[in-house]
Amino acid sequence: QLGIEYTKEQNFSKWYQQVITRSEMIEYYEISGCYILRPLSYFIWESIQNFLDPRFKKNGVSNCYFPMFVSEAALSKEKDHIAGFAPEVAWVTKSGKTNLPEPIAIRPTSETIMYPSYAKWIHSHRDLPLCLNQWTNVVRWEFKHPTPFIRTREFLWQEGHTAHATTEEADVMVLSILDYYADCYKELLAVPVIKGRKSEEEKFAGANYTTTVELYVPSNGRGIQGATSHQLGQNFAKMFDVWFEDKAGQKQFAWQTSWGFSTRSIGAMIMVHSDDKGLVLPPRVAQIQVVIVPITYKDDDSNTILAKAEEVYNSLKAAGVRVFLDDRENYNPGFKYNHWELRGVPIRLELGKKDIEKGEVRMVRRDNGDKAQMKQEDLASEIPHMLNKIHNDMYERALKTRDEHMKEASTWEQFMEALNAKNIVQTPWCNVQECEKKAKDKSKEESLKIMEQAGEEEEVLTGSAKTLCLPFQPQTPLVAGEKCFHCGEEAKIKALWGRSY
Ligand SMILES: O=C1CCCN[C@@H]1CCCn1cnc2ccccc2c1=O
Repeated sequence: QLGIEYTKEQNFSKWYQQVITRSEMIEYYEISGCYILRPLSYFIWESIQNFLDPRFKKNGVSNCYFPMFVSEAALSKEKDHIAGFAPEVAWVTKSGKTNLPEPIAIRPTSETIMYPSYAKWIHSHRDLPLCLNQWTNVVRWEFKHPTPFIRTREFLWQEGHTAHATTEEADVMVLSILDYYADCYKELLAVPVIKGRKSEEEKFAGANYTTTVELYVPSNGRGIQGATSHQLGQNFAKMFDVWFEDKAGQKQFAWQTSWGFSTRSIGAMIMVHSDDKGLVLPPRVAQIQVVIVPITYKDDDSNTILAKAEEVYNSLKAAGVRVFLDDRENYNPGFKYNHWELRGVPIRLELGKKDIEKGEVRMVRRDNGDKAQMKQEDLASEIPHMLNKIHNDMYERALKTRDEHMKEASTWEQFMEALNAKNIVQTPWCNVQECEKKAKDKSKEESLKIMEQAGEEEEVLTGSAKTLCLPFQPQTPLVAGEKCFHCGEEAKIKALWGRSY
């Protein structure tokens, strides 16, 4: 029973690896970049599915399942979006000892798998909107250093793909899905996000525009893309001949969207909330929300204590709380405290002789360590409220930390200073793609210099800064006449920049 041997502050990547393995969320696997999702983390994925799926359905989306294989011809139909991704595509070339006549790709995403059928199914405006989603795994053979949940060669996600008669309808769909994603992070994972649009440089090449929810990781000051929702315009419709006859009998290309939310969200949630004692789970995704630890010693009357513990267990279970009674005899209370703290259980209830005599239990919060004596008869009503309070406090703390590390800069010097102090930075920006490319390169050079001087032992993932998004609600609005922080041209918009995963 080993605790966490690294601190989040001193060695973030080793700390993260130990938290996810010693809490029994992840097991390592023989194929690099692939990991086993054990029950504790799979429960979180199921909670995310149970949050998002009803919302998709309420929005007129139906679930379906398309094959995971796609021919080279179909995959390269959308040439320019594939171009950048081609090295990541995994191919099946043999069955047994026999070579396949044609190599078959394993889906990295399903546009090219689904849209030939969209073309077959859509002929009239009456066939629209067509709104399908699938909960699947996808494979992308990444070469960058893998990180469980965050960057893996196989991951779970949902991918929604809709077709509409008008661009306005597609816009509404894109933003309603983005709101579900933001709600999921806030209401389920207690993680604050920034909603915005991706720059031309960062958006999905096949889209007219990409919207995103961006998160902040305090430990290394990096941004993480939390989920994306794309307005594809008619780009894929023209490629895959997805057209319909409109009310006037005119042939029109459909307006499409696609959107995805993946198991990366679980890694981001761990990075934001967990601490040096291990996992800290937001109550709504904790498989065990309350653990009861009876404190019995040889001499005293442990039967009374265990009987009372059973009562508390039953009253919480009846109140719909996910509760566990740890009545293992072969471990002492202290061992059990560490065991459940490591696994992120939001509330521990300690039940000793004195507590019984006073009709109380000792309640201990995992997120902030607060302790309180509670009346046993109040538990069934108080604990659900306490779980909600824990959720809200976790969210507020993460929001405060994020806002403390979201700075503004109007010059390159201010920008780099803020960036190197583990901040994300909002700036007036010219919104020119070339300018972003140059700022990316320049920030990389400057951080390489710093790294050489500092001799960082922590491998810096990439030193370059890029736009995380163009926030829908920037911290402060653009002031007329403001100049781009990097190139000095007329600023057109506020951009949020950061180093990222
Ligand atoms: O984000 C989403 C949301 C879900 C549906 N797909 C879109 C766009 C995926 C962009 N993408 C991302 N990696 C890839 C990797 C290999 C081949 C193709 C791709 C690729 O098209």
